Amino acid sequence: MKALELTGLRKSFGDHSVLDGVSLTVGAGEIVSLVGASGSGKSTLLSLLIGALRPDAGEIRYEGELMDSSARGRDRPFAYMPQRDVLFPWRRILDNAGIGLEVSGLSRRVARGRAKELFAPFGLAGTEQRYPRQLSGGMRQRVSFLRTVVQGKPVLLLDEPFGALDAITRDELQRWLLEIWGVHGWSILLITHDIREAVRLSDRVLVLGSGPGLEAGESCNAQLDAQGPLNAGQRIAGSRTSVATGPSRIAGEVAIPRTIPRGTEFLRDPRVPLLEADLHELLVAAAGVTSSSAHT
Ligand SMILES: Nc1ncnc2c1ncn2[C@@H]1O[C@H](COP(=O)(O)OP(=O)(O)OP(=O)(O)O)[C@@H](O)[C@H]1O
Repeated sequence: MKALELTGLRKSFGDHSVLDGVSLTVGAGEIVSLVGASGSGKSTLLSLLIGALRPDAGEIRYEGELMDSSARGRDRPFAYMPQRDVLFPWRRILDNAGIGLEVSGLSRRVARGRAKELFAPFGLAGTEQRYPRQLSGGMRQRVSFLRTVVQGKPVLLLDEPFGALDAITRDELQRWLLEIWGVHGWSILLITHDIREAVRLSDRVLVLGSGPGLEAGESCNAQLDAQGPLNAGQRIAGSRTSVATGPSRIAGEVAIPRTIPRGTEFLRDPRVPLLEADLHELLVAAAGVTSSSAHT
């Protein structure tokens, strides 16, 4: 079952074509990351999904149902977490956490009650009456995440949720995200600039860029032996992208074997650096930069 299905999305700003035929899917309960060079259109794609922008062409479907392009974001089954922590400094943490529910029409009391239920499982118990400035960056991101998921939407759109955090906090939050995702099972489309984060968190990583694109459903390493280390010859068979500049679409895909441990042992798995190298090559090619180390 496809939770999210985008087909042939196009978007231009004036005569600047940014997205040209972006097609992708996110399966139910799947985490799919989207990587791409700065300016390749990742945030634009999320804006189309949440209804902040209208596509020039293409379709957005949830569980097969076509999203009306005039529907407002709050009427769609997608919850969006922006790049920056946008907590209101004058609101207490509990009120910040419930604000999405208030905007959707619930009273502040009901919104607070719903949000409060998630404070303990999200490791935020005791912070309810504090102000954002009294929390660490990692804790504020947890609050932003709580505010996103408390809306009860089945698909989460996360725009570089951990980009501004130091490496140790990011590592902690990645593990935390995987734990709570294991409980809740959201379908997630995650934008990140961090290749390691993409490999660690995702079932599949998609590369947005101006390469020629893959056939629908084709995966660079779909033939990987999920148990064993990667065979260099297999790694990116069929994944070479020609170098091109211009509007973006999905220029490559790397499937991440679920047998890779996601916890503290993640970095010790010999497949991880190989997957990162594959992704790096795809990213470089899709960005229109020649990669001297590309496989033949
Ligand atoms: N509202 C807008 N009006 C005109 N141009 C825009 C608008 N929004 C985005 N763009 C342009 O679209 C292109 C893609 O921008 P976008 O922010 O989607 O890229 P991105 O991949 O998210 O970049 P980054 O990784 O740096 O956040 C850029 O050239 C940007 O200048």
